[in-house]
Amino acid sequence: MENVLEIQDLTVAFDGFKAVDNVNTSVEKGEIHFFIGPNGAGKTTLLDAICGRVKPKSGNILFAGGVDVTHYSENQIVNIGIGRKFQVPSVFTGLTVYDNMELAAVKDRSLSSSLFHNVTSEQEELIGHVLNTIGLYEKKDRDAGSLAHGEKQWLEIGMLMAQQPKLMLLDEPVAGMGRVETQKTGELLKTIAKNCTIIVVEHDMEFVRDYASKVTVLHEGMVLDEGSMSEVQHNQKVIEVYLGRGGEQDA
Ligand SMILES: Nc1ncnc2c1ncn2[C@@H]1O[C@H](COP(=O)(O)OP(=O)(O)OP(=O)(O)O)[C@@H](O)[C@H]1O
Repeated sequence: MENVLEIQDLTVAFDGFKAVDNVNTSVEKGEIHFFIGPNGAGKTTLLDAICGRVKPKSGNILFAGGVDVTHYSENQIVNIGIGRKFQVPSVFTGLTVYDNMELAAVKDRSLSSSLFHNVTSEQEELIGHVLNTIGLYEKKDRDAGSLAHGEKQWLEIGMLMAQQPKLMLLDEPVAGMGRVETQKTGELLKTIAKNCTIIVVEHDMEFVRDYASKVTVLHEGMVLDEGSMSEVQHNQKVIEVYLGRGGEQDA
């Protein structure tokens, strides 16, 4: 299988403290690849390094067969096809669902130019398709602020989809969701994964079990284990540092 991302000898340090410590891993095209591990394991920092929010001390992050994104700015990384969703939804609550989608779909992302930019028929079609996929087509004229928590998360995922990335990074997408919403999110990720590889940081182990194609367990900035969920959950060290210590709960 083709790798969409290769992380090589990656170290990210804050004032000498290694939050990510010599990590090596790869992400295969079309996978839903989860990063799990206890609080402070370095999961979010790893996402931050992939999307250019922090610069590593050493190592490489090769995207789509060779581009080392550690030399790129955050904007350049978005433009080559890596989209990032943060833990807290950051939709524009004063705008309608449709306007949020329109802002995301228009490539020039400065607010004023996007708002006054007429979307092309192609973009309109894409927005309609994404709204259907995330289940919000019927609510397209509602203020995004009036949506339920789960719906806001789906809208934000939809806004990422509208940018048509090759790789999507999601930080705790089901935090605060009930079981039904969580399940719907999992099904949505499966649909998205047909065209776009997904990396997810998550503490909800039931969700990971149901939807992960591969899991990387991080601990103290290092890779502790890697494989399918059924493989890693039987690793004694993983049980000791995470799964057996309430890792099943949302942290
Ligand atoms: N900007 C920063 N400055 C200093 N230390 C940081 C910074 N960002 C993260 N850290 C530290 O790096 C370590 C890893 O943090 P990170 O947020 O990546 O962990 P995590 O695995 O995502 O944890 P959680 O599950 O709690 O979100 C922690 O000890 C954290 O305090």
